[in-house]
Amino acid sequence: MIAILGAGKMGEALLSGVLRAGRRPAQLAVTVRRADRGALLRERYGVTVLSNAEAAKTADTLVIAVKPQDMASLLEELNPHVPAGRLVISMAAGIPTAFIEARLPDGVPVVRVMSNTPVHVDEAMSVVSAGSHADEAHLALTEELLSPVGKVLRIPESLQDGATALSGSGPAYFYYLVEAMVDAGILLGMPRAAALEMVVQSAVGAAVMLRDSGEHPVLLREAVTSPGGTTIAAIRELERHGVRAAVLEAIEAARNRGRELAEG
Ligand SMILES: NC(=O)C1=CN([C@@H]2O[C@H](COP(=O)(O)OP(=O)(O)OC[C@H]3O[C@@H](n4cnc5c(N)ncnc54)[C@H](O)[C@@H]3O)[C@@H](O)[C@H]2O)C=CC1
Ligand SMILES: O=C(O)[C@@H]1CCC=N1
Repeated sequence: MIAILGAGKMGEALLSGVLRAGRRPAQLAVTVRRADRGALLRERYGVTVLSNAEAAKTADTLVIAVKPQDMASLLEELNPHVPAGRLVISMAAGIPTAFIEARLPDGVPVVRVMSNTPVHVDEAMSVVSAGSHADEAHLALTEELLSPVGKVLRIPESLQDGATALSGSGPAYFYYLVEAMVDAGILLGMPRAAALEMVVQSAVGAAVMLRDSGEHPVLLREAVTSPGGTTIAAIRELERHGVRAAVLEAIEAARNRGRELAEG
């Protein structure tokens, strides 16, 4: 049995993804802080709602999906109940595997994962790293769990905070750009709904070309940018306003914030 501890936004998204992928509700359990949340998940997905202690005792795999700030207290609660042989998968930003290992019985294998919200549409990017007691089999089990909801990549744990900044938060940056582009459409006098449709379909088209054409993004952008044309006029303004430098600094700031999260 797989138990998702702290089934909030990410936990529920993963739960619904693994059910879509064909796992039976009887193989899944969740833990929650509020009873009404548990009732909703039970009704919506037919899964079992357990206490954290019950989940630790009965599930083979514990997927921890609480906020980083709630990690220490959850691990303290789990510690007396986690028998040897349980696999612990953490989805929390910024929490090193060593933080988890230090708060659980000796030798418990821990795999750290950073996924993102496109789990909802089976297009997640999940990156995984093994802690000091996790081996190939534990990584393979984690990949088996996550691959139905998107791509999975193994990375060294030293890159996890960077991946959190890049792909964990990544969808937010694209939504932010979409918002700004829709505002530009409003500025140019377009109805909001039409502007949104134009921008979203441009984003979808660009994303599919990025994924499927095999072309480098620079070549794809060059193909849009006609000599003396409209696109280069826009690019000049983006460069003048330092958008590329802002992106570099923003993502570095997200990485640095990730490093602070384990401090509480
Ligand atoms: N939202 C996002 O885009 C992403 C979030 N993450 C990570 O996923 C984790 C969860 O994030 P969200 O789902 O956004 O947060 P959330 O707040 O929606 O979900 C966390 C859930 O854990 C529950 N909880 C807290 N302490 C608990 C306890 N002791 N026992 C049982 N349940 C408990 C809360 O009631 C809440 O429902 C975080 O660690 C975050 O860093 C990772 C990638 C993307
Ligand atoms: O903002 C956050 O802390 C989480 C981690 C990655 C995406 N959302």
